[in-house]
Amino acid sequence: MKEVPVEKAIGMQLGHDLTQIIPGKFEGVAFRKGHLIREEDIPVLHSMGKFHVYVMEISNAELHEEEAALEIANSVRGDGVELTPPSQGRVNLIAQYDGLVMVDQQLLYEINSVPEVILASVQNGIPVKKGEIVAGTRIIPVKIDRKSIETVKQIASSKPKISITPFTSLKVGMIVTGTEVYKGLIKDGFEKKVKKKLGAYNSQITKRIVVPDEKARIVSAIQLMLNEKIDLLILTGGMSVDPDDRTPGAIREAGIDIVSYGVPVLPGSMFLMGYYGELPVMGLPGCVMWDPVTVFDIVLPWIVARKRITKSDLIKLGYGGLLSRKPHTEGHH
Ligand SMILES: Nc1nc2c(c(=O)[nH]1)N[C@H]1C(S)=C(S)[C@@H](COP(=O)(O)OP(=O)(O)OC[C@H]3O[C@@H](n4cnc5c(N)ncnc54)[C@H](O)[C@@H]3O)O[C@H]1N2
Ligand code: MOO
Repeated sequence: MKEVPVEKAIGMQLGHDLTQIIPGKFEGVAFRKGHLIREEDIPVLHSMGKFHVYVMEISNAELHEEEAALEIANSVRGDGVELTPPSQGRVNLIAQYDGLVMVDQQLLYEINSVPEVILASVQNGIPVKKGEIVAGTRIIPVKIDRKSIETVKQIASSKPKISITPFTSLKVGMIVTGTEVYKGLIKDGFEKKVKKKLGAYNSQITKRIVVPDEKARIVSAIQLMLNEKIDLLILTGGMSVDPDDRTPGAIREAGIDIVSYGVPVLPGSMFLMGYYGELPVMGLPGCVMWDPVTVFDIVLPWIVARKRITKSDLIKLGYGGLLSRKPHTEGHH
């Protein structure tokens, strides 16, 4: 550290915190260690009685914390993400629009393995709103070897960046299966629930068909739906092991490519995901109707963001896929 007159310190970094006391008004840190001294700071420093300061000497082989954080943030920033100016050494990555945030776990793991560098993000594949912070980064000391930041950039260059995929809106076809519903013995409980969840993403049910638990009837309802202008086809009920549960078989018979029947999410394990060409097809088990949060809430934003769902995406859901920690209450199934 080196002592310099404040006028000569512009562009240099403070070597220590500077406390300001204005009796009865303010007492605290006015300038933090590592602060990059700017011209407008000079009168403030003078008013604090500081005419000399200790500055940090940063060699060409090093970076100040603010520049370092900006460089890290820039190296991982993808579509739909903007940066905040550094504040106390931290730079945030902000969503520029509502959408699905994509974060590569391996990217974070490798960057956080670089000594003195931290990058913290939200979980991959969750819906975020415009203006929300999706990640934050900083270095631990006030300065760092440029080499470390070069390593970060190297890692980031070969990996998917942190990005936001914008939401679209969906026209949804819905096939409600269940002889009891078809016969009017009970009222359909799925429509209201699904409608509400779609509504949150500006999406709506444009066609709805109710069929009994008969495979042939379900198959022809699917065929009818495939001729509709829809962006998603949802089938409800008949997804488990009762002899009357015909839905997965009918979906298969209608020629839908099944990505997975069964997912490691509770509740929602009897969920089915498939595609007919580009058209996503979902089989929703009973719990979607009665449990507040299920696999449907996790997968729907992916569909609204028009992300093609793979088997591997679904397998990964198991980690964190236990959505309700309340012991199971009997009575609904
Ligand atoms: N022995 C097993 N039992 C259950 C299993 C299992 O694997 N083995 N899975 C459990 C899980 S998980 C769920 S979820 C439910 C299965 O739900 P399903 O999708 O098969 O639902 P259904 O059998 O068709 O109906 C269950 C229940 O809900 C009523 N229902 C169905 N659709 C409607 C509707 N549109 N509106 C109102 N009510 C509806 C239906 O009448 C039944 O009472 O099974 C667990 N059990
Ligand atoms: O498919 Mo069940 O839905 O886990 O409650």
